[in-house]
Amino acid sequence: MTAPGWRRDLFALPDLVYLDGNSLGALPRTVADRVAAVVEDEWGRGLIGSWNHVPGSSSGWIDLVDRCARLLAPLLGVDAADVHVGESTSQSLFATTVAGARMRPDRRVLVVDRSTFPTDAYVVSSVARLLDLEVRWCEGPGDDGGVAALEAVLDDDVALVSLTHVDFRTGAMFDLPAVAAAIHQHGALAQWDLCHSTGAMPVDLAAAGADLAVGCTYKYLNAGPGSPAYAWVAPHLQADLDPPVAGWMGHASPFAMRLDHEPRTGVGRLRVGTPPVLALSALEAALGVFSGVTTAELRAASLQLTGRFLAHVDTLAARFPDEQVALVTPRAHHRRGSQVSFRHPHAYGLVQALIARGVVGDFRDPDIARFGFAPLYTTLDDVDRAAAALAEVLESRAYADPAYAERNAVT
Ligand SMILES: Cc1ncc(COP(=O)(O)O)c(C=O)c1O
Ligand SMILES: Nc1c(O)cccc1C(=O)C[C@H](N)C(=O)O
Repeated sequence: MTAPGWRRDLFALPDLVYLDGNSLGALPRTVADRVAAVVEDEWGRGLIGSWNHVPGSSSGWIDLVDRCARLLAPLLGVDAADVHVGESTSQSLFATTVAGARMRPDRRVLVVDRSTFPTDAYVVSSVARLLDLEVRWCEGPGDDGGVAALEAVLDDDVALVSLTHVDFRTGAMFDLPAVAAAIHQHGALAQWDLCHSTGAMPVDLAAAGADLAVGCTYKYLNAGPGSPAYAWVAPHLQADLDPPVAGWMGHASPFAMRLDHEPRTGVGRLRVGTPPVLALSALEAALGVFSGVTTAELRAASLQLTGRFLAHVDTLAARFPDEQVALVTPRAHHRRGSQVSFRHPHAYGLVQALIARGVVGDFRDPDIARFGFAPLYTTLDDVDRAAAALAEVLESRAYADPAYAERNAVT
């Protein structure tokens, strides 16, 4: 079995225990030089020619979207031709939600989970307002992976169900294929937000019967703050793909400069404007750390890490019963993503006290301490060091120190 953190040497990590890759992934060592080369050589010296080909390469910036799609596809269990890369997660989700709703014009309901990341709820609600549809809420994954939660809300008026695969607060995970099957039984489409999944586990979208998916690349894919998101549309749906915005890069012939819009075929219809070359270049470089890695290896390492930390949390909850440490992450392997979260009455101060001790997790309202485990660069020693620091913070009640308790961090 691959040891967790087996590719740590490919990352530029400071000397600390970094358990926040579920918010922002660590820096792969190749990214800085790649971005510098894009700026100095490709832009500075290649200038406009770099759109067609960069010095010493047979391809140019115009091919970046396809090159990044080819690197992402294996991590998604899909064909690269069905992947678009370039907008933010929220913008991608807006486009796929509108397009998905338009694929079921006779249906009036969009379903979203109460455990979703807020931007997903805002996006789905904005699409409902735009298309005069109804938003219906479903509960989160639960013990059965979410089938009962979906069955409670599905009917023949549901056009699209948009779910966040792994709960950003608790790490609870929907059973993607089982939930997709339940959604299809009612003739609706299954859309997934994979921000807390891809890069830490298999998602196998094609085999799982998903219809649409989006995800960010700045978490477990380590492409940097604000890096471009990806969107995926199942091949059998692409002929009916009608996104809300038709831009020139989504035109079959962008440089024909015609006023009539002839959309590209397939997922290329999701392209809108000029691709973010610097960010896509960083993404392409960052994805190099996954070369030769299988998603099964990622998952095995992730489960070792989260399982080890879960055991530590259980031990500390028993050792300090008055601290009211309450695990919120499912213990069952098939029910959890690559994070461990627990409640504590002073969770914000506890996280700040841990950061002061070189262990970086984060806090999420109302009272959750959250720790993300990136399989490629987090080690079991990191887990043990984090547990030792947590024990010290609980024993000393350092979380109550006004220096930690006052809420001033925003992320
Ligand atoms: C599940 C999920 N979806 C979406 C987002 C954010 O979307 P965007 O990249 O558009 O800010 C996040 C976190 O930022 C997230 O955790
Ligand atoms: N996207 C973020 C941002 O722009 C700033 C700070 C944090 C983030 C995050 O990724 C938050 C993250 N999605 C979460 O699960 O809380």
